[in-house]
Amino acid sequence: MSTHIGAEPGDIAELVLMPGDPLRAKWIAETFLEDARCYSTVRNMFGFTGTFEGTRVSVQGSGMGMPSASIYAHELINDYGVKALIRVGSCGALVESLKLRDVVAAIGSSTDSNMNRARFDGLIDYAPVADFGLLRTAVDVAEARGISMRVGPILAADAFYTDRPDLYDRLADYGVLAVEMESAALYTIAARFQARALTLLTVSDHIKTGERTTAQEREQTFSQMVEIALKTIVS
Ligand SMILES: O=P(O)(O)O[C@H]1O[C@H](CO)[C@@H](O)[C@H]1O
Ligand SMILES: O=c1cc[nH]c(=O)[nH]1
Repeated sequence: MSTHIGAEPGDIAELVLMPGDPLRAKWIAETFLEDARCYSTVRNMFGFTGTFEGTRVSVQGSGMGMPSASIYAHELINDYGVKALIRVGSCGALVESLKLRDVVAAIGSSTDSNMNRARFDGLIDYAPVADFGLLRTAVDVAEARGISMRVGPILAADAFYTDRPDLYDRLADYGVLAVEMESAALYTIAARFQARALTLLTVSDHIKTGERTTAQEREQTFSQMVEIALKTIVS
């Protein structure tokens, strides 16, 4: 096993879906994968491997925030040979044109995290971006299924509860669609270790209107996003 994942070599597929919520990982495995088997319960951060349309796929919870997601992305790639990761998360909409339950594909991720500033000695504002091939496939898959998916930049924030909502408005002025808490780290680590990564999100709450989904919905719905992610990662 690696430090935080209780799997043997070969237990984890090269293709991984990565929700923050470990119970969403369980729901995805039980709902969408054939012959799903749980390979790790360490810290209750569940991981499962099964097949989707005949291809081995794993689903691994990553926890909330970039320090946690970084650990899982790093170990999946470096200790288990994972080649492609699609985050399937929830997000808060920053723009009025997005509605609750809309699906978003993150082309790039701004962040207020200090992790990349430390990585580049504070000298470079590194721009974490999605893998172009995965993004292009996801767009094609969504179109073929008649699912409207917004593609654009997002914010990966360290804090869920912000003291600076004015900055969300300013980011929206610059085209930033939504806020979540992991994508910048996922894109950076995938780039660093030559893996492919994409972040797909479902709008779980709306920063402008105050509308929100329930915890149960965030765990067990969002099927359209998961279907796009699975079809994309096996293509
Ligand atoms: O639903 P998940 O994938 O956890 O994603 C979002 O939800 C959590 C906050 O509620 C953060 O992890 C954020 O990125
Ligand atoms: O990080 C997140 C996730 C969902 N909704 C938010 O407002 N922020």
